[in-house]
Amino acid sequence: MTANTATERRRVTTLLAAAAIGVYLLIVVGATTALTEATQACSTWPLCGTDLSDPRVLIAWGHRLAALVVGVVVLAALVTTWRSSTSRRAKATLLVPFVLYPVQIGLGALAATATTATADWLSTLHLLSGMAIFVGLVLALAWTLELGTDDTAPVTDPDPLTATPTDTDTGETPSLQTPSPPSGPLARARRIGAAYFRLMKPRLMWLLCLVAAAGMALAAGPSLDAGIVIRVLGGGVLAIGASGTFNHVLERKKDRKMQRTSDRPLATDQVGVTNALAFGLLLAAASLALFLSVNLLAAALGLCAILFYSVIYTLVLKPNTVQNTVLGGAAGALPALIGWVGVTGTVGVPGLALAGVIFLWTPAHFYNLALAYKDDYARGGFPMLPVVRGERVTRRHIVWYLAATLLGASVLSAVTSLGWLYAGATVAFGALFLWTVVRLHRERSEQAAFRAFHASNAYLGALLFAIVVDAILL
Ligand code: HEM
Ligand SMILES: CC(C)=CCC/C(C)=C/CC/C(C)=C/COP(=O)(O)OP(=O)(O)O
Repeated sequence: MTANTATERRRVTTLLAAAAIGVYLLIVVGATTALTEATQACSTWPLCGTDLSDPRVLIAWGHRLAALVVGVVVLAALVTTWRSSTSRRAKATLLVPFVLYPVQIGLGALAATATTATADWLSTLHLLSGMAIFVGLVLALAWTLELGTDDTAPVTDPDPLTATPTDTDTGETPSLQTPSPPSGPLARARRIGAAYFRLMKPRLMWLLCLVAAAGMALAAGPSLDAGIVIRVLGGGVLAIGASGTFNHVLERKKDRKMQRTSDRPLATDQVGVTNALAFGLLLAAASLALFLSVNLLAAALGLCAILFYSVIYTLVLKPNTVQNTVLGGAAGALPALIGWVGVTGTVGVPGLALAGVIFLWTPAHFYNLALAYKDDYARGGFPMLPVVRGERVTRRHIVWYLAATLLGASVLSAVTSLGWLYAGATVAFGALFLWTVVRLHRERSEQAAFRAFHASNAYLGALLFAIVVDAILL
Protein backbone atom coordinates (compact mmCIF):
# COMPACT_ATOMS: atom_id res chain seq x y z
CA MET A 1 0.00 0.00 0.00
CA THR A 2 1.55 3.36 -0.98
CA ALA A 3 2.05 6.05 1.66
CA ASN A 4 -0.64 8.36 0.29
CA THR A 5 -3.11 5.48 0.06
CA ALA A 6 -2.39 4.74 3.71
CA THR A 7 -2.86 8.42 4.59
CA GLU A 8 -6.09 8.53 2.62
CA ARG A 9 -7.34 5.37 4.34
CA ARG A 10 -6.54 6.83 7.77
CA ARG A 11 -8.50 9.99 6.94
CA VAL A 12 -11.48 8.01 5.63
CA THR A 13 -11.60 5.58 8.58
CA THR A 14 -11.14 8.39 11.12
CA LEU A 15 -14.07 10.33 9.59
CA LEU A 16 -16.27 7.22 9.35
CA ALA A 17 -15.52 6.33 12.98
CA ALA A 18 -16.29 9.90 14.09
CA ALA A 19 -19.52 9.93 12.08
CA ALA A 20 -20.58 6.57 13.51
CA ILE A 21 -19.97 7.72 17.10
CA GLY A 22 -21.75 11.03 16.41
CA VAL A 23 -24.82 9.17 15.12
CA TYR A 24 -24.57 6.83 18.11
CA LEU A 25 -24.64 9.83 20.45
CA LEU A 26 -27.87 11.00 18.81
CA ILE A 27 -29.36 7.49 19.08
CA VAL A 28 -28.54 7.10 22.77
CA VAL A 29 -29.68 10.59 23.76
CA GLY A 30 -32.81 9.98 21.70
CA ALA A 31 -33.43 6.61 23.34
CA THR A 32 -33.02 7.81 26.93
CA THR A 33 -36.14 9.14 28.63
CA ALA A 34 -34.35 12.46 28.85
CA LEU A 35 -35.21 13.28 25.27
CA THR A 36 -38.69 11.79 25.09
CA GLU A 37 -39.71 13.99 28.03
CA ALA A 38 -37.85 16.94 26.51
CA THR A 39 -40.05 16.96 23.40
CA GLN A 40 -43.04 17.71 25.65
CA ALA A 41 -41.35 21.00 26.51
CA CYS A 42 -40.31 21.58 22.93
CA SER A 43 -43.13 20.63 20.58
CA THR A 44 -42.49 23.11 17.78
CA TRP A 45 -39.88 22.72 15.02
CA PRO A 46 -37.25 23.76 14.02
CA LEU A 47 -37.25 26.32 16.82
CA CYS A 48 -38.69 25.73 20.24
CA GLY A 49 -38.91 27.37 23.65
CA THR A 50 -36.05 29.56 24.75
CA ASP A 51 -36.50 28.95 28.48
CA LEU A 52 -33.12 27.28 28.91
CA SER A 53 -33.65 27.07 32.67
CA ASP A 54 -35.93 24.14 31.84
CA PRO A 55 -33.51 21.15 31.43
CA ARG A 56 -35.94 19.54 28.99
CA VAL A 57 -35.67 22.50 26.63
CA LEU A 58 -31.88 22.34 26.97
CA ILE A 59 -31.85 18.65 26.05
CA ALA A 60 -34.17 19.20 23.08
CA TRP A 61 -32.01 22.04 21.78
CA GLY A 62 -28.90 19.93 22.42
CA HIS A 63 -30.27 17.06 20.36
CA ARG A 64 -31.22 19.35 17.44
CA LEU A 65 -27.88 21.19 17.39
CA ALA A 66 -26.00 17.88 17.72
CA ALA A 67 -28.03 16.53 14.80
CA LEU A 68 -26.86 19.52 12.74
CA VAL A 69 -23.18 19.10 13.67
CA VAL A 70 -23.24 15.32 13.26
CA GLY A 71 -24.96 15.80 9.90
CA VAL A 72 -21.98 17.86 8.71
CA VAL A 73 -19.53 15.18 9.92
CA VAL A 74 -21.56 12.43 8.22
CA LEU A 75 -21.60 14.43 4.96
CA ALA A 76 -17.82 14.97 5.20
CA ALA A 77 -17.32 11.24 5.79
CA LEU A 78 -19.54 10.32 2.83
CA VAL A 79 -17.85 12.73 0.39
CA THR A 80 -14.32 11.76 1.54
CA THR A 81 -15.11 8.06 1.26
CA TRP A 82 -16.78 8.34 -2.15
CA ARG A 83 -13.74 10.24 -3.47
CA SER A 84 -11.30 7.69 -1.99
CA SER A 85 -10.08 4.38 -3.35
CA THR A 86 -12.01 2.31 -0.83
CA SER A 87 -14.10 -0.73 -1.77
CA ARG A 88 -17.21 -0.40 -3.93
CA ARG A 89 -19.36 -2.14 -1.36
CA ALA A 90 -18.24 0.39 1.28
CA LYS A 91 -19.18 3.25 -1.06
CA ALA A 92 -22.51 1.66 -1.98
CA THR A 93 -23.40 1.06 1.67
CA LEU A 94 -22.99 4.77 2.39
CA LEU A 95 -26.02 5.45 0.21
CA VAL A 96 -28.06 4.32 3.23
CA PRO A 97 -26.92 7.15 5.56
CA PHE A 98 -26.97 9.57 2.60
CA VAL A 99 -30.64 8.89 1.91
CA LEU A 100 -31.79 8.26 5.47
CA TYR A 101 -30.19 11.23 7.26
CA PRO A 102 -32.59 13.85 5.75
CA VAL A 103 -35.46 11.38 6.31
CA GLN A 104 -34.29 11.04 9.92
CA ILE A 105 -34.48 14.82 10.40
CA GLY A 106 -38.00 14.79 9.01
CA LEU A 107 -39.04 11.92 11.28
CA GLY A 108 -37.56 13.82 14.23
CA ALA A 109 -39.55 16.93 13.35
CA LEU A 110 -42.76 14.89 13.05
CA ALA A 111 -42.09 13.06 16.33
CA ALA A 112 -41.46 16.37 18.11
CA THR A 113 -44.62 18.06 16.82
CA ALA A 114 -46.96 15.03 16.63
CA THR A 115 -49.88 14.36 18.92
CA THR A 116 -49.31 11.65 21.54
CA ALA A 117 -51.31 9.14 19.47
CA THR A 118 -48.83 9.07 16.60
CA ALA A 119 -45.75 10.21 18.54
CA ASP A 120 -44.93 6.71 19.82
CA TRP A 121 -44.63 4.93 16.52
CA LEU A 122 -42.93 7.97 14.96
CA SER A 123 -40.33 7.85 17.79
CA THR A 124 -39.81 4.13 17.19
CA LEU A 125 -39.37 4.75 13.48
CA HIS A 126 -36.97 7.60 14.32
CA LEU A 127 -34.91 5.27 16.54
CA LEU A 128 -34.81 2.45 13.96
CA SER A 129 -33.85 4.82 11.17
CA GLY A 130 -31.03 6.21 13.31
CA MET A 131 -29.81 2.65 13.89
CA ALA A 132 -29.84 1.95 10.15
CA ILE A 133 -27.69 5.03 9.53
CA PHE A 134 -25.29 3.83 12.25
CA VAL A 135 -25.08 0.33 10.76
CA GLY A 136 -24.38 1.75 7.28
CA LEU A 137 -21.48 3.84 8.61
CA VAL A 138 -20.03 0.93 10.64
CA LEU A 139 -20.19 -1.50 7.72
CA ALA A 140 -18.36 0.99 5.49
CA LEU A 141 -15.82 1.52 8.29
CA ALA A 142 -15.21 -2.23 8.74
CA TRP A 143 -14.78 -2.84 5.02
CA THR A 144 -12.42 0.12 4.62
CA LEU A 145 -10.37 -0.83 7.68
CA GLU A 146 -9.71 -4.33 6.41
CA LEU A 147 -8.50 -3.12 2.99
CA GLY A 148 -4.75 -3.49 2.69
CA THR A 149 -4.56 -5.76 5.72
CA ASP A 150 -4.01 -9.49 5.74
CA ASP A 151 -3.49 -12.30 8.21
CA THR A 152 0.10 -11.67 9.08
CA ALA A 153 0.91 -9.37 11.96
CA PRO A 154 3.68 -6.87 11.02
CA VAL A 155 7.09 -7.91 12.34
CA THR A 156 7.01 -5.50 15.23
CA ASP A 157 5.86 -7.92 17.89
CA PRO A 158 7.49 -10.92 19.52
CA ASP A 159 5.66 -14.15 18.86
CA PRO A 160 3.00 -14.57 21.60
CA LEU A 161 4.86 -17.72 22.60
CA THR A 162 7.99 -15.79 23.48
CA ALA A 163 6.12 -12.72 24.75
CA THR A 164 5.51 -12.86 28.47
CA PRO A 165 1.78 -13.62 28.56
CA THR A 166 0.06 -13.38 31.90
CA ASP A 167 -2.58 -15.75 33.09
CA THR A 168 -5.19 -13.19 34.04
CA ASP A 169 -6.52 -15.47 36.74
CA THR A 170 -3.67 -14.06 38.81
CA GLY A 171 -1.91 -11.65 36.43
CA GLU A 172 1.28 -13.66 36.94
CA THR A 173 3.63 -14.65 34.14
CA PRO A 174 3.46 -18.44 33.94
CA SER A 175 6.80 -20.15 34.63
CA LEU A 176 7.78 -23.05 32.40
CA GLN A 177 9.00 -25.16 35.32
CA THR A 178 6.81 -26.73 37.99
CA PRO A 179 6.96 -24.36 40.97
CA SER A 180 9.53 -25.43 43.58
CA PRO A 181 7.96 -27.04 46.71
CA PRO A 182 7.44 -24.68 49.72
CA SER A 183 9.92 -24.77 52.55
CA GLY A 184 7.69 -25.00 55.68
CA PRO A 185 4.12 -26.06 56.58
CA LEU A 186 2.84 -22.45 56.58
CA ALA A 187 4.33 -21.71 53.15
CA ARG A 188 2.89 -25.00 51.87
CA ALA A 189 -0.57 -24.15 53.23
CA ARG A 190 -0.40 -20.72 51.58
CA ARG A 191 0.69 -22.22 48.28
CA ILE A 192 -2.13 -24.76 48.29
CA GLY A 193 -4.62 -22.08 49.30
CA ALA A 194 -3.44 -19.84 46.46
CA ALA A 195 -3.76 -22.75 44.03
CA TYR A 196 -7.38 -23.44 45.06
CA PHE A 197 -8.17 -19.71 44.89
CA ARG A 198 -6.78 -19.64 41.37
CA LEU A 199 -9.07 -22.49 40.34
CA MET A 200 -11.97 -20.09 40.95
CA LYS A 201 -10.81 -17.68 38.16
CA PRO A 202 -10.87 -14.64 40.49
CA ARG A 203 -9.91 -12.15 37.76
CA LEU A 204 -13.19 -12.71 35.92
CA MET A 205 -15.27 -12.12 39.04
CA TRP A 206 -15.34 -8.32 39.35
CA LEU A 207 -16.98 -7.84 35.97
CA LEU A 208 -19.31 -10.81 36.22
CA CYS A 209 -20.49 -9.64 39.66
CA LEU A 210 -20.99 -6.15 38.24
CA VAL A 211 -23.24 -7.74 35.61
CA ALA A 212 -25.39 -9.30 38.33
CA ALA A 213 -25.33 -6.03 40.31
CA ALA A 214 -26.57 -4.10 37.27
CA GLY A 215 -29.37 -6.64 36.82
CA MET A 216 -30.42 -6.14 40.45
CA ALA A 217 -30.17 -2.32 40.27
CA LEU A 218 -32.30 -2.20 37.10
CA ALA A 219 -34.92 -4.36 38.78
CA ALA A 220 -35.04 -2.72 42.21
CA GLY A 221 -33.87 0.87 41.75
CA PRO A 222 -33.34 2.83 44.99
CA SER A 223 -35.22 0.23 47.07
CA LEU A 224 -32.57 -2.46 46.44
CA ASP A 225 -32.47 -4.83 49.44
CA ALA A 226 -28.94 -5.31 50.84
CA GLY A 227 -29.73 -8.88 51.93
CA ILE A 228 -30.63 -9.88 48.37
CA VAL A 229 -27.50 -8.16 47.03
CA ILE A 230 -25.25 -10.09 49.43
CA ARG A 231 -26.88 -13.45 48.70
CA VAL A 232 -26.97 -12.99 44.91
CA LEU A 233 -23.37 -11.75 44.71
CA GLY A 234 -22.21 -14.39 47.21
CA GLY A 235 -23.94 -17.08 45.17
CA GLY A 236 -22.46 -15.64 42.00
CA VAL A 237 -18.89 -15.65 43.30
CA LEU A 238 -19.28 -19.27 44.44
CA ALA A 239 -20.93 -20.27 41.14
CA ILE A 240 -18.16 -18.66 39.09
CA GLY A 241 -15.63 -20.37 41.37
CA ALA A 242 -17.33 -23.74 40.90
CA SER A 243 -17.57 -23.43 37.12
CA GLY A 244 -14.02 -22.07 36.88
CA THR A 245 -12.80 -25.09 38.89
CA PHE A 246 -14.66 -27.56 36.65
CA ASN A 247 -13.23 -25.72 33.63
CA HIS A 248 -9.69 -26.21 35.01
CA VAL A 249 -10.34 -29.93 35.62
CA LEU A 250 -11.73 -30.55 32.15
CA GLU A 251 -9.06 -28.51 30.33
CA ARG A 252 -6.02 -29.54 32.34
CA LYS A 253 -4.47 -31.56 29.49
CA LYS A 254 -4.97 -28.77 26.92
CA ASP A 255 -3.81 -26.14 29.43
CA ARG A 256 -0.45 -27.95 29.51
CA LYS A 257 -0.05 -27.37 25.76
CA MET A 258 -0.70 -23.60 25.93
CA GLN A 259 1.96 -21.20 27.16
CA ARG A 260 -0.64 -18.89 28.75
CA THR A 261 -2.21 -21.63 30.87
CA SER A 262 0.67 -24.09 31.26
CA ASP A 263 1.32 -23.21 34.88
CA ARG A 264 -2.23 -23.60 36.15
CA PRO A 265 -2.78 -25.65 39.35
CA LEU A 266 -4.12 -28.76 37.61
CA ALA A 267 -1.81 -28.48 34.60
CA THR A 268 1.14 -28.64 37.03
CA ASP A 269 -0.48 -31.16 39.43
CA GLN A 270 -0.38 -28.67 42.32
CA VAL A 271 -3.91 -29.83 43.08
CA GLY A 272 -5.26 -33.36 42.58
CA VAL A 273 -8.18 -33.89 40.18
CA THR A 274 -10.36 -35.57 42.80
CA ASN A 275 -9.72 -32.79 45.31
CA ALA A 276 -10.48 -30.16 42.65
CA LEU A 277 -13.74 -31.89 41.74
CA ALA A 278 -14.74 -32.07 45.41
CA PHE A 279 -13.86 -28.37 45.77
CA GLY A 280 -15.94 -27.47 42.73
CA LEU A 281 -18.92 -29.49 43.95
CA LEU A 282 -18.69 -27.84 47.38
CA LEU A 283 -18.66 -24.38 45.80
CA ALA A 284 -21.56 -25.30 43.53
CA ALA A 285 -23.64 -26.62 46.45
CA ALA A 286 -22.94 -23.51 48.53
CA SER A 287 -23.77 -21.29 45.57
CA LEU A 288 -27.10 -22.99 44.87
CA ALA A 289 -28.01 -22.88 48.57
CA LEU A 290 -27.47 -19.13 48.57
CA PHE A 291 -29.41 -18.66 45.32
CA LEU A 292 -32.21 -20.86 46.71
CA SER A 293 -32.45 -18.60 49.75
CA VAL A 294 -33.32 -15.80 47.31
CA ASN A 295 -35.77 -17.72 45.10
CA LEU A 296 -36.10 -20.93 43.10
CA LEU A 297 -35.74 -19.33 39.67
CA ALA A 298 -32.42 -17.68 40.65
CA ALA A 299 -31.15 -21.09 41.81
CA ALA A 300 -32.32 -22.73 38.58
CA LEU A 301 -30.57 -20.08 36.48
CA GLY A 302 -27.44 -20.42 38.66
CA LEU A 303 -27.39 -24.17 38.03
CA CYS A 304 -27.89 -23.55 34.30
CA ALA A 305 -24.97 -21.11 34.29
CA ILE A 306 -22.66 -23.55 36.07
CA LEU A 307 -23.64 -26.44 33.79
CA PHE A 308 -23.54 -24.29 30.64
CA TYR A 309 -20.03 -22.95 31.27
CA SER A 310 -18.54 -26.09 32.81
CA VAL A 311 -20.00 -28.64 30.41
CA ILE A 312 -21.66 -27.12 27.32
CA TYR A 313 -19.03 -24.41 26.70
CA THR A 314 -15.91 -26.15 28.03
CA LEU A 315 -16.56 -29.68 26.76
CA VAL A 316 -18.79 -29.19 23.72
CA LEU A 317 -18.46 -25.69 22.22
CA LYS A 318 -14.89 -24.55 22.90
CA PRO A 319 -13.06 -27.60 21.44
CA ASN A 320 -15.46 -28.21 18.54
CA THR A 321 -16.84 -25.07 16.91
CA VAL A 322 -15.55 -21.72 15.69
CA GLN A 323 -18.79 -20.27 17.14
CA ASN A 324 -17.59 -21.26 20.66
CA THR A 325 -17.12 -17.63 21.72
CA VAL A 326 -20.45 -16.37 20.33
CA LEU A 327 -22.46 -19.20 21.87
CA GLY A 328 -20.31 -19.15 25.03
CA GLY A 329 -21.45 -15.56 25.55
CA ALA A 330 -24.57 -17.01 27.14
CA ALA A 331 -22.41 -17.99 30.15
CA GLY A 332 -21.58 -14.39 30.93
CA ALA A 333 -25.06 -13.16 30.05
CA LEU A 334 -26.78 -15.36 32.64
CA PRO A 335 -25.57 -13.34 35.69
CA ALA A 336 -27.60 -10.39 34.31
CA LEU A 337 -30.75 -12.52 34.39
CA ILE A 338 -29.87 -13.96 37.81
CA GLY A 339 -29.58 -10.42 39.18
CA TRP A 340 -32.95 -9.34 37.71
CA VAL A 341 -34.68 -12.58 38.79
CA GLY A 342 -33.12 -12.36 42.25
CA VAL A 343 -35.06 -9.13 42.82
CA THR A 344 -38.28 -9.72 40.86
CA GLY A 345 -38.69 -13.52 40.88
CA THR A 346 -39.48 -13.43 37.17
CA VAL A 347 -37.66 -12.80 33.87
CA GLY A 348 -38.24 -9.24 32.61
CA VAL A 349 -37.52 -7.31 29.40
CA PRO A 350 -34.80 -5.05 30.90
CA GLY A 351 -33.07 -8.12 32.38
CA LEU A 352 -33.17 -9.83 28.98
CA ALA A 353 -31.94 -6.64 27.26
CA LEU A 354 -28.98 -6.38 29.66
CA ALA A 355 -28.19 -10.07 29.11
CA GLY A 356 -28.32 -9.36 25.37
CA VAL A 357 -25.74 -6.57 25.74
CA ILE A 358 -23.32 -8.94 27.53
CA PHE A 359 -23.97 -11.65 24.92
CA LEU A 360 -23.08 -9.29 22.07
CA TRP A 361 -20.12 -7.80 23.98
CA THR A 362 -18.43 -11.18 24.59
CA PRO A 363 -17.01 -11.75 21.07
CA ALA A 364 -15.86 -8.11 20.90
CA HIS A 365 -14.12 -8.81 24.23
CA PHE A 366 -12.56 -12.19 23.65
CA TYR A 367 -11.62 -12.04 19.95
CA ASN A 368 -8.89 -9.52 20.88
CA LEU A 369 -7.33 -12.12 23.19
CA ALA A 370 -7.81 -14.81 20.58
CA LEU A 371 -5.75 -12.63 18.19
CA ALA A 372 -3.00 -12.09 20.77
CA TYR A 373 -2.83 -15.82 21.63
CA LYS A 374 -3.60 -17.21 18.15
CA ASP A 375 -0.59 -19.54 17.98
CA ASP A 376 -1.15 -20.64 21.56
CA TYR A 377 -4.76 -21.60 20.82
CA ALA A 378 -3.59 -23.45 17.70
CA ARG A 379 -1.18 -25.41 19.89
CA GLY A 380 -4.03 -26.17 22.31
CA GLY A 381 -6.13 -27.39 19.39
CA PHE A 382 -8.98 -24.90 19.96
CA PRO A 383 -10.90 -23.73 16.82
CA MET A 384 -10.79 -20.04 17.76
CA LEU A 385 -11.79 -17.61 14.98
CA PRO A 386 -8.23 -16.35 14.19
CA VAL A 387 -7.00 -19.97 14.01
CA VAL A 388 -9.83 -21.12 11.74
CA ARG A 389 -10.65 -18.04 9.59
CA GLY A 390 -7.64 -15.76 10.09
CA GLU A 391 -6.86 -12.42 11.73
CA ARG A 392 -8.49 -10.18 9.12
CA VAL A 393 -11.89 -11.85 9.51
CA THR A 394 -11.51 -11.76 13.29
CA ARG A 395 -10.80 -8.02 13.31
CA ARG A 396 -13.88 -7.43 11.13
CA HIS A 397 -16.02 -9.48 13.52
CA ILE A 398 -14.73 -7.40 16.44
CA VAL A 399 -16.07 -4.25 14.70
CA TRP A 400 -19.41 -5.90 14.06
CA TYR A 401 -19.90 -7.19 17.57
CA LEU A 402 -18.75 -3.88 19.02
CA ALA A 403 -21.37 -2.07 16.92
CA ALA A 404 -23.99 -4.65 17.91
CA THR A 405 -23.08 -4.12 21.58
CA LEU A 406 -23.53 -0.35 21.24
CA LEU A 407 -26.92 -0.83 19.58
CA GLY A 408 -27.87 -3.30 22.31
CA ALA A 409 -26.93 -0.71 24.90
CA SER A 410 -29.18 1.86 23.18
CA VAL A 411 -32.07 -0.63 23.19
CA LEU A 412 -31.49 -1.10 26.94
CA SER A 413 -31.84 2.66 27.45
CA ALA A 414 -35.03 2.63 25.36
CA VAL A 415 -36.67 -0.06 27.55
CA THR A 416 -35.58 1.44 30.88
CA SER A 417 -35.54 4.85 32.49
CA LEU A 418 -31.73 5.12 32.38
CA GLY A 419 -30.64 8.71 31.79
CA TRP A 420 -27.70 10.96 30.99
CA LEU A 421 -25.03 9.13 33.11
CA TYR A 422 -25.69 5.89 31.24
CA ALA A 423 -25.84 7.74 27.91
CA GLY A 424 -22.51 9.43 28.61
CA ALA A 425 -20.82 6.17 29.66
CA THR A 426 -21.87 4.14 26.62
CA VAL A 427 -20.95 6.93 24.17
CA ALA A 428 -17.63 7.93 25.78
CA PHE A 429 -16.34 4.41 26.50
CA GLY A 430 -17.87 3.11 23.28
CA ALA A 431 -15.88 5.72 21.35
CA LEU A 432 -12.73 4.71 23.24
CA PHE A 433 -13.34 1.02 22.54
CA LEU A 434 -14.03 1.72 18.84
CA TRP A 435 -10.87 3.79 18.58
CA THR A 436 -8.72 0.95 20.00
CA VAL A 437 -10.29 -1.39 17.42
CA VAL A 438 -9.50 1.08 14.59
CA ARG A 439 -5.89 1.14 15.85
CA LEU A 440 -5.90 -2.66 16.05
CA HIS A 441 -6.57 -2.71 12.28
CA ARG A 442 -3.83 -0.18 11.62
CA GLU A 443 -1.17 -1.72 13.89
CA ARG A 444 -2.21 -5.42 13.77
CA SER A 445 0.04 -6.18 16.74
CA GLU A 446 -0.27 -8.16 19.96
CA GLN A 447 -0.02 -4.92 21.94
CA ALA A 448 -2.91 -3.39 19.96
CA ALA A 449 -4.95 -6.54 20.61
CA PHE A 450 -4.38 -6.32 24.36
CA ARG A 451 -5.24 -2.59 24.26
CA ALA A 452 -8.59 -3.37 22.63
CA PHE A 453 -9.16 -6.24 25.08
CA HIS A 454 -8.70 -3.95 28.08
CA ALA A 455 -10.86 -1.29 26.37
CA SER A 456 -13.60 -3.93 26.10
CA ASN A 457 -13.46 -4.51 29.86
CA ALA A 458 -13.34 -0.75 30.52
CA TYR A 459 -16.41 -0.23 28.32
CA LEU A 460 -18.49 -2.91 30.01
CA GLY A 461 -17.26 -1.96 33.49
CA ALA A 462 -18.17 1.71 32.94
CA LEU A 463 -21.55 0.83 31.41
CA LEU A 464 -22.50 -1.48 34.28
CA PHE A 465 -21.27 0.99 36.90
CA ALA A 466 -23.35 3.73 35.25
CA ILE A 467 -26.41 1.45 35.35
CA VAL A 468 -25.95 0.78 39.07
CA VAL A 469 -25.45 4.47 39.94
CA ASP A 470 -28.14 5.71 37.52
CA ALA A 471 -30.74 3.18 38.65
CA ILE A 472 -30.11 3.53 42.38
CA LEU A 473 -29.05 7.13 42.92
CA LEU A 474 -30.32 9.26 40.01
C1 HEM B 1 -17.14 -17.00 25.74
C2 HEM B 1 -16.95 -16.09 26.71
C3 HEM B 1 -15.61 -15.61 27.17
C4 HEM B 1 -14.38 -16.03 26.82
C5 HEM B 1 -13.97 -17.12 25.84
C6 HEM B 1 -13.47 -15.24 27.61
C7 HEM B 1 -12.10 -15.42 27.56
C8 HEM B 1 -11.23 -14.81 28.42
C9 HEM B 1 -9.86 -15.22 28.57
C10 HEM B 1 -9.16 -16.36 27.83
C11 HEM B 1 -9.30 -14.41 29.49
C12 HEM B 1 -7.86 -14.44 29.96
C13 HEM B 1 -7.86 -15.45 31.09
C14 HEM B 1 -6.47 -15.94 31.37
O1 HEM B 1 -5.54 -15.53 30.65
O2 HEM B 1 -6.35 -16.74 32.29
C15 HEM B 1 -10.32 -13.50 29.94
C16 HEM B 1 -10.13 -12.53 30.88
C17 HEM B 1 -11.16 -11.79 31.42
N1 HEM B 1 -12.51 -11.89 31.07
FE1 HEM B 1 -13.31 -12.97 29.60
N2 HEM B 1 -14.13 -14.37 28.40
C18 HEM B 1 -15.46 -14.58 28.16
C19 HEM B 1 -16.50 -13.92 28.76
C20 HEM B 1 -16.34 -12.98 29.74
C21 HEM B 1 -17.43 -12.33 30.41
C22 HEM B 1 -18.89 -12.60 30.13
C23 HEM B 1 -16.87 -11.48 31.28
C24 HEM B 1 -17.53 -10.53 32.24
C25 HEM B 1 -18.73 -10.02 32.06
C26 HEM B 1 -15.44 -11.57 31.16
C27 HEM B 1 -14.54 -10.82 31.88
C28 HEM B 1 -13.18 -11.01 31.87
C29 HEM B 1 -12.24 -10.31 32.74
C30 HEM B 1 -12.58 -9.22 33.75
C31 HEM B 1 -10.98 -10.82 32.47
C32 HEM B 1 -9.66 -10.48 33.15
C33 HEM B 1 -9.11 -9.25 32.50
C34 HEM B 1 -7.83 -8.83 33.18
O3 HEM B 1 -7.12 -9.69 33.67
O4 HEM B 1 -7.57 -7.61 33.18
N3 HEM B 1 -15.13 -12.50 30.21
N4 HEM B 1 -11.50 -13.75 29.26
C1 LIG C 1 -23.16 -17.57 37.53
C2 LIG C 1 -22.18 -18.20 36.63
C3 LIG C 1 -21.59 -19.52 36.96
C4 LIG C 1 -21.84 -17.62 35.50
C5 LIG C 1 -20.77 -18.12 34.60
C6 LIG C 1 -19.94 -16.93 34.23
C7 LIG C 1 -18.63 -17.35 33.69
C8 LIG C 1 -17.71 -18.17 34.50
C9 LIG C 1 -18.30 -16.95 32.48
C10 LIG C 1 -16.96 -17.28 31.93
C11 LIG C 1 -16.85 -16.83 30.57
C12 LIG C 1 -15.73 -17.58 29.92
C13 LIG C 1 -16.14 -18.48 28.87
C14 LIG C 1 -14.46 -17.41 30.30
C15 LIG C 1 -13.28 -18.00 29.56
O1 LIG C 1 -13.23 -19.38 29.68
P1 LIG C 1 -12.07 -20.13 28.88
O2 LIG C 1 -12.03 -21.55 29.28
O3 LIG C 1 -12.24 -19.87 27.43
O4 LIG C 1 -10.76 -19.37 29.39
P2 LIG C 1 -9.30 -20.04 29.59
O5 LIG C 1 -8.78 -20.38 28.25
O6 LIG C 1 -8.54 -18.93 30.25
O7 LIG C 1 -9.50 -21.23 30.48
